[in-house]
Amino acid sequence: MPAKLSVNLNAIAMLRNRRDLPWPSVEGLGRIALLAGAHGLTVHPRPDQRHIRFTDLPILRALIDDEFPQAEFNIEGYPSDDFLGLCAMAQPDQVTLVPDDPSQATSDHGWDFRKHSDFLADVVARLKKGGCRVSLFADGDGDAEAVALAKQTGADRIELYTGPYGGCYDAPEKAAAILEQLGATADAARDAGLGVNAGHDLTVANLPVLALRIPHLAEVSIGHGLTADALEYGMAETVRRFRRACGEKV
Ligand SMILES: CC(=O)[C@@H](O)[C@H](O)COP(=O)(O)O
Ligand SMILES: NCC(=O)COP(=O)(O)O
Repeated sequence: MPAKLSVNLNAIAMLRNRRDLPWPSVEGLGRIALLAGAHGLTVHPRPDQRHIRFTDLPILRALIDDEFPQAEFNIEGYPSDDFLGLCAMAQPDQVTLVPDDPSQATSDHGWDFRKHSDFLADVVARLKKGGCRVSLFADGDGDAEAVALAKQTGADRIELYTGPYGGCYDAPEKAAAILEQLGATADAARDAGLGVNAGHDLTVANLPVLALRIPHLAEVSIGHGLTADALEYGMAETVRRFRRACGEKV
């Protein structure tokens, strides 16, 4: 089965937050994504609300419930008390726990399962009691022992951190080596009984090879590259619309 696409709306929210205006609309772009067949929406609210605002969460939950009941809402973040409170309020279908420090510009590593397994086991139990699937952000370094520890926390899935793979867009040999490590981690997860998601810096260029190496990939969450493409492929029509608005016959 093909991997399901969950569209990450963080980049849209970041653009919206440049002004005190309601566009681009996080809800509106989320609706367009789901109408186009995306299987879900992902948000990664950070404590400073620099892109997704906490007030976005109930709106996106309602969008899915009211118009796209088959779709899933995935919330990602570090499991602080505030974050867990947001999850209790927004009732996501999946929570992806990420070991982010609030000062990080973006997510750049997975959990250290040797160090944090007790903490994660508590959080996973709490979230699962609330009825959602739990996924843990994991380095794709082929460490099967770490994957086994991830399984022991009670989590349902891991999400492979694909940033280093995405960063090799101009170094195919390096990308191939990283892909092999990601594949080995995904195989270990499958063998341990964990589902496998993936995300960070995935693009239409690097995704097909990843999906080929990991045929059991359940879900990919994509924001930055997808938003870049949406701008590029939507730019020509948008310029025509604005030329018309200027009075040109286009
Ligand atoms: C966990 C992960 O890789 C993504 O959630 C990523 O952190 C997206 O967030 P930004 O778009 O804010 O970088
Ligand atoms: N979980 C990864 C994600 O949601 C999107 O990351 P990116 O495509 O914005 O790098």
